[in-house]
Amino acid sequence: MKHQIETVSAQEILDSRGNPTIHVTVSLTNGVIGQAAVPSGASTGENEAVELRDGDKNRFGGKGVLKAIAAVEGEIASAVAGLSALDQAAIDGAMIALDGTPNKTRLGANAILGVSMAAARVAASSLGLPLWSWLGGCGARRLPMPMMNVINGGAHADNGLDMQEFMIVPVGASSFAEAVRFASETFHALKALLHERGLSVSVGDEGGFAPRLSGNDQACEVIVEAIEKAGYEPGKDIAIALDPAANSMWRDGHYELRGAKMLTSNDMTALYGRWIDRFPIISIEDGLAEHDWEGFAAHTAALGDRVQVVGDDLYVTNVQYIETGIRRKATNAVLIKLNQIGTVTETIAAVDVCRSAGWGYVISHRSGETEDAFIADFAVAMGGGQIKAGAPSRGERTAKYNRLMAIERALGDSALFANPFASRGSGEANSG
Ligand SMILES: O=C(O)[C@@H](CO)OP(=O)(O)O
Ligand SMILES: [Mg+2]
Repeated sequence: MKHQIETVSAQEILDSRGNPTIHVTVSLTNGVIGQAAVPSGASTGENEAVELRDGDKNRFGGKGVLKAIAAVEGEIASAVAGLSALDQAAIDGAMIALDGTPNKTRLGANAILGVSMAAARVAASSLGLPLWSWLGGCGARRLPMPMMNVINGGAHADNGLDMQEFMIVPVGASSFAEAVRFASETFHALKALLHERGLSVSVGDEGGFAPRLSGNDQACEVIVEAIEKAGYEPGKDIAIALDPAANSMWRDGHYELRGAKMLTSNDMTALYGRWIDRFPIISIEDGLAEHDWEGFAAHTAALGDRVQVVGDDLYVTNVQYIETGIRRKATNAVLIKLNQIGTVTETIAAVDVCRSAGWGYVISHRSGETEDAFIADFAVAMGGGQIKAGAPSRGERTAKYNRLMAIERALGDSALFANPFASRGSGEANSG
């Protein structure tokens, strides 16, 4: 068999928060190698697949990943050796069976995902194909609309903002490269505005600014000003997307916002409704907490025609929860993160469920990232037309955007860049 896996090895590297994570190398008997690095979240959903950490306080404060590495080089390597790298489902299935737990707690989702991603890479290389083309087939040609996080709060910064992510979405751009330029110019205009106001331009975990604003709505206000200052029209050229990550505000059935404000889920939905009236918001992710299924159904009934309602912690990229969400009309879109579920095959299955329901899906980074741009290729391969990968600054985020620009260039005239929100009335559809 020409593409047969021979060895699997792993090493500890650092992620963008300075914490250890796992880097995996898979080599084939034909001498081809593939590598991948695994990201790590901070605001995690309760049902995410489990990251295996050593717990040895004398190394990296307990966060080392030597146990995960031992799992990769021991049990996992033996289980996948001899399999064809082209059979992703067999490789992932073998690891799931070997782990034997529902949440990959025994071997670690970080160990399993590292091998899964490296296997996809080595398969592509062995075939002489770019990763997006191997995973997406010859029909893959759509570049995703980026959601770029320019103001960080919540668990990603210590500036007191309740809400985690305030993102810009260059809906009026006619190509991915132009979208990056729109966003970069707006990012710098925002920096200048914050600086003029004596606010901090230091950044949070995803590279967005982390100013001490007096309220969450002020983040939207200053972003609108930055869009205008950069010479763009809010809503038409550049819109706003939010990830409040409301799990972090959830206390005993209520949402606690700064100033000891306790809101019900209906209050939260009403608050977002007022913001949608005031600001060009097109997408809200995790506007409510993961246990608030009833709240989500009401939230989507109230706002779902006006904005994309995305579930992240609610679904953790798990087909079982996404199917529940579809039945309960909890949202109308899903955030997709490979390490929430732990294999490439299961992530593709989650995307398939979204597709068959006619739901949107957004391929996403984690707040702790590496230079690995796997999700850039993955977003093109999945064809859903949306990615969120942080600010248009800092290497671990720009690695994804730069890779997407390279893919767009490689696709040449075949590249398609369309505004996924056009049917909701924001911006015009573009192609070319
Ligand atoms: O909530 C999120 O969507 C993510 C990524 O932006 O954050 P984290 O990786 O910390 O879960
Ligand atoms: Mg989120």
